[in-house]
Amino acid sequence: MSQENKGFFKKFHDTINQGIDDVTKKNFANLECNAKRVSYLCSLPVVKSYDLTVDIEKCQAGGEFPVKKDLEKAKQLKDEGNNAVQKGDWGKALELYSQSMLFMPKKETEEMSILLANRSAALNHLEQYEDTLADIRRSLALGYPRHLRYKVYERKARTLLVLKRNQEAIIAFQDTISALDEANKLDKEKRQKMRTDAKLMLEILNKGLVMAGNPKDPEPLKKVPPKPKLPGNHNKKYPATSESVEINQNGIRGRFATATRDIEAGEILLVESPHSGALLNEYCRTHCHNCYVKCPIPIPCPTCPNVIFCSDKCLEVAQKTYHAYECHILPLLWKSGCSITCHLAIRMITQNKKEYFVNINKELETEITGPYKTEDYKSIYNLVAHEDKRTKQDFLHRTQMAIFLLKLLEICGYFDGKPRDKPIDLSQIKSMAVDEKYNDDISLFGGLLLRNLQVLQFNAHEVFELQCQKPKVGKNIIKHEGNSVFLAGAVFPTLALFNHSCDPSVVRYFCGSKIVVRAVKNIKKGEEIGENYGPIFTTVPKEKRRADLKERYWFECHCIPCKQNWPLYEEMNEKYMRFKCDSDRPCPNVIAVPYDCKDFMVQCGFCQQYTNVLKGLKSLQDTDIIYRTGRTAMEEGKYGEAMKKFIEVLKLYDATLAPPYKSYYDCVQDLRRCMLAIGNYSIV
Ligand SMILES: C[S@@+](CC[C@H](N)C(=O)[O-])C[C@H]1O[C@@H](n2cnc3c(N)ncnc32)[C@H](O)[C@@H]1O
Repeated sequence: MSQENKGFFKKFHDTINQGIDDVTKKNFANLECNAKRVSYLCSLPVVKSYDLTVDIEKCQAGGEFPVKKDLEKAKQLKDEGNNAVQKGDWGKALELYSQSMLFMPKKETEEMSILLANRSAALNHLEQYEDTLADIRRSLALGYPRHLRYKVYERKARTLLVLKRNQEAIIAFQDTISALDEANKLDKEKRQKMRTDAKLMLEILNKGLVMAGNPKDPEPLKKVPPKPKLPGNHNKKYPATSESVEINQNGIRGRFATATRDIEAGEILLVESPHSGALLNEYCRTHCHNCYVKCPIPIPCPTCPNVIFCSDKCLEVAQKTYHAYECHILPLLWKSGCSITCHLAIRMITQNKKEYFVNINKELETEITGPYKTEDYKSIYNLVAHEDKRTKQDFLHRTQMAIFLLKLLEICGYFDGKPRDKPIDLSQIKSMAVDEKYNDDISLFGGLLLRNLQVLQFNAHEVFELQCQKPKVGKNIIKHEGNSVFLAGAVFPTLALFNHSCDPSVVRYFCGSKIVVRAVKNIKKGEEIGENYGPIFTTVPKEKRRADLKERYWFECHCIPCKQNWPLYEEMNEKYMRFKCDSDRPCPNVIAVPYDCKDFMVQCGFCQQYTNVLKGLKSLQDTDIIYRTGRTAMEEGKYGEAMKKFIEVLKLYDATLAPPYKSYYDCVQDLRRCMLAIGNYSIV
């Protein structure tokens, strides 16, 4: 998640590194807490004299992320949209009107209302009726010109008719007739014709309703994203998980998740909203800034030209919290070249008011006694940060990032509790160091930002979307063949307590911004529930896996495949079957039985008891057919059906055989693909 080599942050970083001598470095290395590290660096002449205005000026010069709305550009895009309408290209018109809205200045309410009305016409032609109504509602709320209102009321009435909401349609036709009185620019004849048509419609509708006994309108269709649910009860201390999961702890591995009972493949184990998340800037014009879903009908931020939302609700959440502060600093943050981790680190602050942190600061390091809440900053603050293993260079680098983020907090008005309502004014900003009048804030928020950066290094997750090509006409959507695309970074406090395994027992996918974790294997009571941080034993050799994990997450992996040297998928031996020892005493041994073995009973070399191989083989004889039925269902896009078959196969396998073997991992892999396919995906 790092890209600090691009943008001006690199210049700041180099300036500081070259500008501090060995004594200063030593003094810095001796500091024992994050707050002191940031305050100290902030007070150095090299930071105070770093002129940020040059960098800001470059950002304001335009380019990919403009700093303000642009009426000219908005009008030009609107004209292009109107041209697309002339050509009957309603899809293009929709796109162009949406782009135009992004650049329309907030004060141009009438222009915006016209754009919304125009977009509603495009949506109506594209048969997106609920969205048509939503844009008409927004257009009227913004004061769509009175002399034109007959148009949107009539469109509304006809849209409602398609949706069979006749009672509402009657009101809309009545509104059309009233609005025609104000349509002073409309040709007299046309006006008369529209009035007659609307009256006729009213007559027909009223008669129809009386004959049908005045039925109620159907409920509006709501676009609700699928709501994943935990089955049964949830864990009382960790409500994001099911009660089949508990969090344990030991001195070497820290906290990790285990099963409180036998868990079946397919069970949902965790559903969690992010404590914080931040969208990558390359998706700022295509995906919702708040929940990361794709937005074909965007609602732009009213004050900046860079972000869009999927709904009024997402816009409201963002505007009332983090985006109020971030609105005018986003171009600076994005053009700095800082990684998504930096954006997340500042988002963890901007989403709450200053008072929230001032109030909880003293108790941040005390134990969490009640339920572990996703929105509670304390649960994030206490995630693994490996502060004791950090080098002074690491601290210095991250402290520089914290200083830049701290400066952004000052610029956006966070310390004064007054969100900036205009683009950045250069005359107010000089140095990279925050003004000394904010010394208390430098210490508090500098310390928190530095902690956030450390925590996120080990605990952030990538939010991804599965993208698949539009299916050819007449073909099924084969969603499981999509590409996984990294959209955003996010931190999920409960999921962050799961340790890594090179043979993970879960798969994770997204429903909007919510993460869902599901068992992809049968897990025995007391067994660890392993997440995967990247390398998987079937595809990555042990030495490489361990080296990657050490470098990226700072631990030695001792999962079973690492400890027992399990082979890569390609190297799994297909001449033997790995029978579980069937002894009446529990025995952990695995007996390798050749496929051509003629014996009915084989002796375990560990407990000396005999295992009935024939009985085992009999129980497995249908697995091939069941697996193939599952594969066919999967290819046809019937994921629920396919999953049932794969789960059945895994049950049969687990009763007799012990992994690793190829057919087991084929089945796990297919189950995983089905789960991903029913999660978050979009068609490109
Ligand atoms: C996302 S956290 C996982 C939860 C963490 N154990 C805790 O106590 O909060 C990642 C950190 O957990 C530890 N960890 C994760 N998987 C591990 C494993 N398989 N063996 C040992 N430590 C592991 C490492 O310290 C790693 O940096």
